[in-house]
Amino acid sequence: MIPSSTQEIPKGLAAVNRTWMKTKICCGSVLNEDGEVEMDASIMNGKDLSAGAVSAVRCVANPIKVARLVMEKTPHCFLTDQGAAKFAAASGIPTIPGEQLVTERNKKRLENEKLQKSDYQKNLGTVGAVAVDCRGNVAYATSTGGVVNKMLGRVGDTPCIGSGGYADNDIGAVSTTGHGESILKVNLARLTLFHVEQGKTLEEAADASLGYMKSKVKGVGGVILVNKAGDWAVKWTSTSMPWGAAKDGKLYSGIDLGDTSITDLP
Ligand SMILES: NC(=O)C[C@H](N)C(=O)O
Repeated sequence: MIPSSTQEIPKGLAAVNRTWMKTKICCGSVLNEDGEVEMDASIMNGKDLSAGAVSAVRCVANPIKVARLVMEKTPHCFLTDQGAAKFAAASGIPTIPGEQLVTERNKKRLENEKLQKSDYQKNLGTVGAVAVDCRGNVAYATSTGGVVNKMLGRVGDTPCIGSGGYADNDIGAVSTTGHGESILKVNLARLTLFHVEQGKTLEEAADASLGYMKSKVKGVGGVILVNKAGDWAVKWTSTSMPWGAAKDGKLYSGIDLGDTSITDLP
């Protein structure tokens, strides 16, 4: 399942845009106050709670790959900035020029944000996934450039296990998107799973945790979640959230409330 608040993805994505996904490399991230890309990512395996995360990563195409290597190849859970960069290079992850991640569209968004002409909810850019395999193992991965015009060195929720996502085979897996500072304050991913542990359905749990975040800190966002039985839910309180889900030969997708479309998987 894939949620994304990235505006790089054209409307109609998930189901309809598998072609787009095949043909267009979705590249770039939102820019920080210096016009540069700094990315955060995290990943977790619900089988044994192994987890890996990176923050303030520059000059790599896919920070989630570095997060996965942190999980698989180090005794740690979280590397940041220069340490993450050194580890990525030593692990064979190619370094690319930072400018390659800067798109015209994101330059414009930064310009607008600096002029205070932008819509906050359109200034986010995150991709997340949750999955369950045939043995009931669940996992999540979340990756982001954060928020437009963020301070240099700002770390959001995405790389923080329990906020940007969580996975535990006994409960389920969650990936989150939205206002990072709000998500951090309520540990949105783990909070959602707490509600599942208390007996709520996935949808009820998502509503409860997103509702709590809105009422406590006025934060908006979205969550996608699965459990080991293969049930899934997608919920958001932001204006829209492009998402897609594949199950039993069907592809479900949507962006705005109430616009779910269902097609056959090839
Ligand atoms: N689009 C997003 O989800 C942004 C991310 N949660 C952050 O604040 O860094």
